[in-house]
Amino acid sequence: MGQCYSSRSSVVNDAGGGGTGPAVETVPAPSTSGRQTPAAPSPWPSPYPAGVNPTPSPARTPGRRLMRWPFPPPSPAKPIMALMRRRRNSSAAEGGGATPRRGQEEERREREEEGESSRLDKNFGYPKNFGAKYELGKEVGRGHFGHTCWAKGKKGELKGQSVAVKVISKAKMTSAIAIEDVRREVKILKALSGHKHMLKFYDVFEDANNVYLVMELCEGGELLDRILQRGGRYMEEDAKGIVVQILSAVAFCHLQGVVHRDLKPENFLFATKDEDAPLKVIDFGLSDFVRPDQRLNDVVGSAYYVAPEVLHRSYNVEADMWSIGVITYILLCGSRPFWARTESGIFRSVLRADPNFDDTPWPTISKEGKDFVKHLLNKDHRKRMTAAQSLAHPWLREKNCPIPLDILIYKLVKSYIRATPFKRAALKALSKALTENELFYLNAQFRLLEPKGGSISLENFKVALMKNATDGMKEARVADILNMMEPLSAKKMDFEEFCAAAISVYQLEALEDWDRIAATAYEYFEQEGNRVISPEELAREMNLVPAAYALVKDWIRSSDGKLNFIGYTKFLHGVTIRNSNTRRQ
Ligand SMILES: Nc1ncnc2c1ncn2[C@@H]1O[C@H](COP(=O)(O)OP(=O)(O)OP(=O)(O)O)[C@@H](O)[C@H]1O
Ligand SMILES: [Ca+2]
Ligand SMILES: [Ca+2]
Repeated sequence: MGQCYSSRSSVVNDAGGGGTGPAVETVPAPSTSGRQTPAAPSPWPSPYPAGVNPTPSPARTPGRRLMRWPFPPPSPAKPIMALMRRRRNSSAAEGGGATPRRGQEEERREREEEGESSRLDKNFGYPKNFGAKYELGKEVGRGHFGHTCWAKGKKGELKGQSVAVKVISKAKMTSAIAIEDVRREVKILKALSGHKHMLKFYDVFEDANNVYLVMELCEGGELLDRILQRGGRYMEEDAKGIVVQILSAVAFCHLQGVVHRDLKPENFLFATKDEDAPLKVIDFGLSDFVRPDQRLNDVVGSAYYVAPEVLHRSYNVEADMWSIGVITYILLCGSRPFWARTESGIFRSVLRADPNFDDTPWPTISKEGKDFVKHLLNKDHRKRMTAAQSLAHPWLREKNCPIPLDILIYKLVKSYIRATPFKRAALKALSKALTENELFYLNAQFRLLEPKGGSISLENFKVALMKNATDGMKEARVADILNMMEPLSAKKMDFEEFCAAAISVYQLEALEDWDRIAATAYEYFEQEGNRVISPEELAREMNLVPAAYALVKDWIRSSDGKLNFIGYTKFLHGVTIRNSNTRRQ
């Protein structure tokens, strides 16, 4: 048991259909040993440790050989972490093209892994009677970690019903981390099941060889295939319909404290073959639970879609928003925003390059569409839109998709209620300068908190969160944030104050009309809020050490001792001066 019938004998190199233009990539077919060919030399300094010589990942989604791929082929869901680990382990044997030595090294490691693998406890405690309940049929898809088959329920509620079964081979679980990943994938699928854009989760089983995840069958194929069928890209109006669904799914995950970490067109499936079939997010194999204030550091994902802060090993759910930016860019123009022949080249591009918004078809794409993508592909994760904010963006506004509760609001309000009165005054002035666009989102969030008599209190934040809670949220300890919001229990907040509390200065700075917003805000601040302040006091307010007094002195007007315009914007933003001792510990 455990093997479903495959119409394909091997994994196909999806570069086989070729590409056009100079960006054509020749991807090596994956070998069973996983050995890689050396990368082409690059003029850029590598983001990897010395000796690390990355190559593009072998593509592996079958059946794409016949398609003409108008842009370079997609990256597989190769976990970057595994790649880096492999390279790090073999780096001693690398350099100067010492391929044979590297081969021996890899073989030795594989033997070690096999030894380690046999010592691992691969007993998950799942029921063992898969065969009694389901009949396995043909393969419908394949990935790195398993293959997915069609199956039919033999008894119970699912008798006669078609389902999908992801069969994950225990032989591929060569480390305790890999085993934990499968456990987590099951937990997440279970916890998030039920949302319109999530797969329904039915059952999980295991036997000596495999774990079997039984879930809703999606018969409409991958988003990637539909992009290809449409000649490489979507028309702008159709793209909106796709992006709205992606955002709805991802906003739900993020509110539950789940970061997907592998969002790409291969990981979205259409429920049926209909043109307007609902889209579902799949493959939580690299996903994790994350608290709102936590930073994750494991480097996983797919190269073309990975966010810069993931490569810097410090990230949260904003990393998924970057990937949605990449997907939207591809949907709209049919090219990848960050491309190179080698994986290290892709990473360098992700870290440094600005995507092209000038070439065809960008001139024909609406200003709002471009603005939307640019706000997701901001390299500073603090400036990126959240999923809920993206749904409120003018590009998607007419789609009338309900705006979901945004955990960012909780983070920002928590900081606001703990800020000094002077900082709160500065934020209040800023909130008065907001445009209709920003207010639209804030209004939606305020309504979700169900104000009574026009104001909200801690209770409103609690109730709204609990209303949306699944087991995922418990696991990610999302509600812990409410403890930090305790000062709000004795306080009421009206919409005006909520706006001051729930705005992110970083995000506003990313707006095209930030200069105007800041200038207007300063005028309000001058009328109400600006006061005489000494450099010492300002430095304290900004959490800076005495050595920074000289720096902040220039931000105070000599004429009346109040903040000047630059001082106001610096005060709002906070100061991050790297490699200096200006911040208090
Ligand atoms: N519920 C489903 N219904 C239909 N097909 C599915 C379903 N789940 C997965 N598939 C197919 O199987 C493929 C592999 O599934 P999945 O991405 O979960 O596996 P994986 O081994 O984690 O892949 P990867 O290499 O991308 O990490 C999908 O790309 C899709 O084509
Ligand atoms: Ca996948
Ligand atoms: Ca996966």
